[in-house]
Amino acid sequence: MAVVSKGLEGVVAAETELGEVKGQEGILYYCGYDINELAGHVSYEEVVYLLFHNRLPNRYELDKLTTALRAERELPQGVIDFLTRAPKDAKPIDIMRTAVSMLGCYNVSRHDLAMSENMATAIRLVSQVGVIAAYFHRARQGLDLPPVRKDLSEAAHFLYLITGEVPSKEAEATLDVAYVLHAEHGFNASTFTARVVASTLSDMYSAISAAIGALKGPLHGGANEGVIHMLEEIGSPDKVDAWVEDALAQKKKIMGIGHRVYKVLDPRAPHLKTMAIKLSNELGEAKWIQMSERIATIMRERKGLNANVDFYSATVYYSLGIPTDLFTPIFAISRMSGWTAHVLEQWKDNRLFRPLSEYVGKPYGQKVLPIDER
Ligand SMILES: CC(=O)SCCNC(=O)CCNC(=O)[C@H](O)C(C)(C)COP(=O)(O)OP(=O)(O)OC[C@H]1O[C@@H](n2cnc3c(N)ncnc32)[C@H](O)[C@@H]1OP(=O)(O)O
Ligand SMILES: O=C([O-])CC(=O)C(=O)O
Repeated sequence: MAVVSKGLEGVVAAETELGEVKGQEGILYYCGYDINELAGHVSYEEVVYLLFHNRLPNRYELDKLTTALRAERELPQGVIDFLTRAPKDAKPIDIMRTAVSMLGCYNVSRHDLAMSENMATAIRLVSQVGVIAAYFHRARQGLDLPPVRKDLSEAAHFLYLITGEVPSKEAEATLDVAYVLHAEHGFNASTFTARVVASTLSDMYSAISAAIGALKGPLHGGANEGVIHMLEEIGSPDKVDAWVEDALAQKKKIMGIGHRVYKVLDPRAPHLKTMAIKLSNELGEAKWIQMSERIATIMRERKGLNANVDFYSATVYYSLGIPTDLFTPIFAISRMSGWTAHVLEQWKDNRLFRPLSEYVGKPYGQKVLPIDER
């Protein structure tokens, strides 16, 4: 019998220069930089550069990347038509997955193009994915689609498109830090999905559409939406203990808690928690953070499990006034930089991913009976 690693736990599937998740210590590095060194100190655009070039940019390089990102914001008319005609009750993450796939019909992407051309595709994806989510959000409300602007950062531009107003510096900075924190995380399920697709020498749009599909699941990026649904269902801080007890008795998963790799606190969670506390107090809605804190304490004490990145990001986005079904799309907007960087890395030194499985089905040698005798 072969040794089966269910869920590929503990399996090292390839090398990467991008992210390193130190699960026992609770440390996360992007290209050698501790996440605590990056969060609040560099912009999301600087992180995009870091992931694409394996070093932080100087001012000239950053300006060049920023200009390139802003120049690519306009979507093909066919994609805009799709966003305006799509069912208004569709999930934004499904719309995003479909629209990214459509982008692949307007642009050529191939593994064997020059690195600069594939990087241009990656930049286009990073630039356009936020516009896709925001335009659909406006279209489903029957609102106009304002032309894209070139004078706003990635974070500010997304907030501008969904609200129609240039955000405050504080809102922009909050979302920017959230983008920095979500950009990269090693061989998580969605990134691994992207790399598996890329390893067949398929194109970048196919790899990224598949990654979005993987991120959507509630065990992965979909958990941030699950956190708000849970908090809304609980309703008030005095009901947390009984609700969690009941959920655990029913063997339900508590959203935003636990992690395959981190055995201690996810290092991204304290940054999001600090922002969540500040924003929810400012809003006069401290109950969300009070409920979250109590859930985290119970889960730590009862199960030895800690909050992950999705736990407090939910309250951050909620406090920014962002609708719950845009939370996972926001994760995708940020992770687009990590996904595309991984596709580029995969193509630099490709080998097809093809693990084995242990056959546990019917005995070999089954005979085919004529259909009327089965
Ligand atoms: C960005 C991200 O993707 S971060 C993760 C986001 N996902 C979530 O927040 C969803 C909730 N969390 C989970 O489902 C899990 O912790 C995962 C999927 C993240 C990690 O899962 P795994 O490492 O595969 O752990 P697994 O699901 O096998 O759980 C191991 C044990 O811990 C328990 N457990 C793990 N997470 C939780 C949780 N959130 N709530 C309750 N119990 C949990 C399981 O019930 C199981 O208990 P058992 O051994 O008594 O059956
Ligand atoms: O690494 C994982 O398994 C999930 C995660 O935290 C992420 O993708 O950010």
